Amino acid sequence: MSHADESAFDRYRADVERPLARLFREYGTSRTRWLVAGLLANLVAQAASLLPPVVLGEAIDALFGETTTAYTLPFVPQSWIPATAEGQFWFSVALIAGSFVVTGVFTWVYGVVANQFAHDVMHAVRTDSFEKLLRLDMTFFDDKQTGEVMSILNNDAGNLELFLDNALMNSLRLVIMVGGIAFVLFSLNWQLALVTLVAIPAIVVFTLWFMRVVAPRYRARQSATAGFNTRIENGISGVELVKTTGSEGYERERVRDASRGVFETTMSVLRLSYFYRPGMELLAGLSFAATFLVGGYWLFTGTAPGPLTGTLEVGTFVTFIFMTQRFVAPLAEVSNIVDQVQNARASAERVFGLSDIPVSIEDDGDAVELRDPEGVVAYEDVSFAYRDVFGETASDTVLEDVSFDAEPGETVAVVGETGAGKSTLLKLLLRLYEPTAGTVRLDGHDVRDLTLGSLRDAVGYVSQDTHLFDGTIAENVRYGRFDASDEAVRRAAKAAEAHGFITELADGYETRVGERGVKLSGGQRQRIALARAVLSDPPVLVLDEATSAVDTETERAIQRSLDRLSADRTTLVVAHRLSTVVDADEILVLDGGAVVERGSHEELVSRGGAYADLWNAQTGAEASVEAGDD
Ligand SMILES: Nc1ncnc2c1ncn2[C@@H]1O[C@H](COP(=O)(O)OP(=O)(O)OP(=O)(O)O)[C@@H](O)[C@H]1O
Repeated sequence: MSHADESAFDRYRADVERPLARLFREYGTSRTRWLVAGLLANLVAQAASLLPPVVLGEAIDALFGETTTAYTLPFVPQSWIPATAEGQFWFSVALIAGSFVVTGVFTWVYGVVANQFAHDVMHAVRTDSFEKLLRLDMTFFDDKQTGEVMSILNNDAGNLELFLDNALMNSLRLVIMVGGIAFVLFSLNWQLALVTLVAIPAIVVFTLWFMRVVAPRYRARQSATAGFNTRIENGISGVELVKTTGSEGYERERVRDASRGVFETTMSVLRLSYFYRPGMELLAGLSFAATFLVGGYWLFTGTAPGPLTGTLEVGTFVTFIFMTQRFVAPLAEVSNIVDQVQNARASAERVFGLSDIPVSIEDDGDAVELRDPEGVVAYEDVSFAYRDVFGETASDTVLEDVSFDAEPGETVAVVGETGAGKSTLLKLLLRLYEPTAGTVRLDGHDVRDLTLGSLRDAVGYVSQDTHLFDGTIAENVRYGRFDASDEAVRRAAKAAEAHGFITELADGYETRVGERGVKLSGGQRQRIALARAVLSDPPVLVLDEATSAVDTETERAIQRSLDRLSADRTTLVVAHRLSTVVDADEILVLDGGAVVERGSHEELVSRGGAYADLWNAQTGAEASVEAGDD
C-alpha cells in the first residue's frame, strides 16, 4: 500500500508498541498515588470479604457440630481467640460483622479513588489529544479526517476511562479473589483445593485464546466506528449541498453502508463473546460441581475418594462451597474485562497513533521572538510543492522561484488564473506550510526562525473561506485578540465597513452568527473577518480575496478604508477582480506557480501581456454587463 492510500492514523497507530503499558507510563505514573490507594483499598476490601465463609466453616466445626474441633483461624493468633465456646461464638459474630463493615468501607474508598484516577486520565487524554491536534501541520487537516479525530476525543478517551475504572479494578479484584481464595483453600485442605482449582489453567488458556482471536475484530470495529463518524460529519456539514442536489438518498445509502460496517464488525466481536462467556461460566461451574462431588462424597462416605487421603470436616466443606461460589461471579466477569481491555488497547493505539504523528512546523528551541515588527516582507527564490503527512511530495510544483519584496506602506498584489498558486504563496508567509526551496523573510528573519506566535501576531490574515465561530459578532471580531476593548472592536469594524450593517442588526454586536456564521451573508462574513484581521493593528495585512463576496459599492468603501489602513503597513493581496489592485505598488502575475509578469498596473497594461489580456477581458466583461443592465 502506498502512503497516499494510507491514513496518517493507520501508519502511526500500527507502530504503537504495547499501548496499554504506554498508557500507564505516560498517564499513570504521575497519578501513582491514586492508583496505589485504589489497589490497596481493593485489596483490603476483597481480603475482608473472604473472612465470613472461613469463620462460618470454623464455627460449624468448632461450635455447632456433635463432635467439635479446636477453634483456629488462618492469620489470627490463637491468643486472640476466646477460650470458651460462648466467647468464640460472639468472636465469630464480631468478625463476620466487622468484615462486612471493612468490605463496605474499602469498596467505597476504592470506587471513589478508581473513578478519580480513571476520569482524571480521560480528561488528560482528551486535552492532550486536542492540544496535539492544534499543533499538527496543516497537511494533516488537508487529509481531513474529522470523524476519526472526533472518535479519539469521544469514544477512545471513554474506552480508556472504562478500562481504568472498571476493567483494571475488576481484574485486580479477580486476581485478589482467585489468589486469596486459592490461598485459603490450600491452607484448609490442599487436596480438595486442587480439585476446586483444576479448572483454572483451562480458564487461563481459554481466555488467552479468546484475547488473541478477538483483538483484530476490535480493531476493525473501532475503524468502522471512526469511518461512520466521518460519514455522519461529512453528511451533516454538507447538508446544504445534499439538499440542493437532491442527494439525500445517496447520503442515506453511504451512512447506511458505514453503519452496516459498524454493525457487522460489532457482531463479529459479539459472536466470539457469546461463545466465550458461557464457556467461562461452564468452566467455573465445573469447578463448583467437582468440589461438590468430591467433597460431598468424602463427607457422605466418610472416606477420602480416589487418591485423596485424610479427613474432611463439614465446616471446611461449607467454606469450600461458599468460596467456590465466590469466584464464579468474578470469573464470569472476565469476558467483560477482556472486552474492555481489548477495546482500550485499540483505543490507546489510536490515541498514541495521533500523538506520534510528527509535527514539522513548530517552534524549535532557538526560535526568535519578533519584537516591534516593521513588516518588511521578502520572498527569495521560493519554490513549493504540497507534501503529505509523511513528508512525501503530494503535488506537482505549485510555486517556482518566486521572489519579491514588500516594504511597509507598499501593497503587492498577486493575480493569475485559478490554481496558479496565489493562496499558497500567501500561506507561506504565515508558515502554514514551508517552502521546498528558497526563503520567506519577515523583517529580515527567515520565518522558520521566528516563534510561530510572534510571526502570526505580526500578520493579519483574511483567508479565502472566512470562518466564523458560533458566538456573537463581537466575539468573532475579537477572536485572537481576546482582550480588545469594545471601542477597539468598533473601530476595527468601521475600518472593515462592517459597522453599518452590524448596527442595523437587532442585537448589534451581540448578534449570534450561528454555526460557522451561517446567519450572515457571505459579504458580511468577509467584513467581519477583515475587522478581525485589522483589530490587532498588525504591520502586515494578507488579504486573500477578502472582498470577493461584497458588492461593488461596499468593495469601494472597503478599498478606501484599506487604503487608509495600508498607508503604513505592508499589504499582500490576492484578487480576481483586477479593479481592486490597480493602485498596488507591484502586481505579480502568476502562471503555473511562476511569476510571468510584474510591475504596476499601468506598466502591465501597456506591456500588452497576460495581465493586459486579463484586464481587457474583465473590463470588457464589466462593460458588457453594464450595457446589458441598461
Ligand atoms: N492542501 C493542498 N494539498 C495539495 N495540493 C493543493 C493544496 N492546496 C492547493 N493545492 C494545489 O495547489 C495549486 C495552487 O492552489 P492555490 O489555492 O494556491 O491556487 P490559487 O491561485 O489561489 O487558486 P484560486 O484562484 O482558485 O484560489 C492547485 O493546483 C491546487 O490543486
